[in-house]
Amino acid sequence: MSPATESKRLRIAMQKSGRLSVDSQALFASCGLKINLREQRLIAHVENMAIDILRVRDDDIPGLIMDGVCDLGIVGENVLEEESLQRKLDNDSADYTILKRLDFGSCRLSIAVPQEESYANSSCLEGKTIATTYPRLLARYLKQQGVNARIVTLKGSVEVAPRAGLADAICDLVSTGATLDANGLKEVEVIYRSKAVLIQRKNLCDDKQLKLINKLMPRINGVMQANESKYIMLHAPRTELEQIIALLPGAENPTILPLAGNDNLVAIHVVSSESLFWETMEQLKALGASSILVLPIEKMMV
Ligand SMILES: Nc1ncnc2c1ncn2[C@@H]1O[C@H](COP(=O)(O)OP(=O)(O)OP(=O)(O)O)[C@@H](O)[C@H]1O
Ligand SMILES: O=P(O)(O)OC[C@H]1O[C@H](OP(=O)(O)OP(=O)(O)O)[C@H](O)[C@@H]1O
Ligand SMILES: [Mg+2]
Repeated sequence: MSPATESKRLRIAMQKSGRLSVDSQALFASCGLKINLREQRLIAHVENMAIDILRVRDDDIPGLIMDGVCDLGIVGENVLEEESLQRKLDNDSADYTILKRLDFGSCRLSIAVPQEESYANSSCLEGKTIATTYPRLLARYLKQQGVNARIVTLKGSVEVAPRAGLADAICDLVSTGATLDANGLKEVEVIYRSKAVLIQRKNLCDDKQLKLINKLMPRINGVMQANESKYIMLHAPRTELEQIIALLPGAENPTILPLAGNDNLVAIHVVSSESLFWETMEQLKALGASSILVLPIEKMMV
């Protein structure tokens, strides 16, 4: 294949290994991409589409998009925003378009202090030293709050900084809070909420590549919609139909089918925008519903 043809392949950057890699890979697979992934390979060919997947450190993804090296990328908003702020300070290009906010990589960037410390509000951080991997996001927050604090930038293991005497507080990513707990810290301020996002480089104008993106986007939307939806089936007494339908989330147009050999019951099928809570299932049962099934949906195109 000539280099010119090769350059038309769409280049997508994803995290090689870490919190976003499994979900990113699963999303591509659900969208029908057959990726030839071999553990050590940094560039993986998609067999059935003109796409190459670049597997890199997540920190490098915003830069690869902003410099036009890759066309699409999946990265946490926290890393994206930090890189944007840094590049704006350095007068470097920081252009990109967010195509989709994804349904994974949900976390928050928070300030935490030792558990035994009393903390009332952000003014308690005045004059303190705060360790973080996100100095620009932290500096922006401190400026907004009118707080003067010293920022120490660490690449990792931020949570040990207070115990190691490196800092009074930290600013790091939190999801369940287990890591903070394990390190004797408590979350006191949430400064940024993040999810994984699909981003595109600016000025992408190759026709084939744009067509490919236009093909991928409905698939991504379909996968995400399917993840959020459930297919609900149940049998219901005809006499209680109205009440039962009212209990089903998002059941404006349910399918109602007769049951062979039973005039008292009907089958209800509905695609619901959310799952059914156990409490709702118990209420349905109390109204005479039976054979209640809640099924996952793999793909959707509406
Ligand atoms: N506990 C968490 N729960 C959910 N998402 C998270 C969590 N921690 C981080 N993330 C999201 O996943 C991204 C990648 O996190 P990860 O810890 O894998 O990064 P990393 O150690 O910097 O990896 P890399 O080796 O690629 O640089 C984060 O930037 C954030 O957007
Ligand atoms: O609130 P929690 O659920 O405990 O999650 C928070 C931790 O998760 C991330 O690290 P990760 O486990 O990805 O490891 P890393 O520090 O090596 O990136 C993040 O940097 C925190 O340390
Ligand atoms: Mg990283």
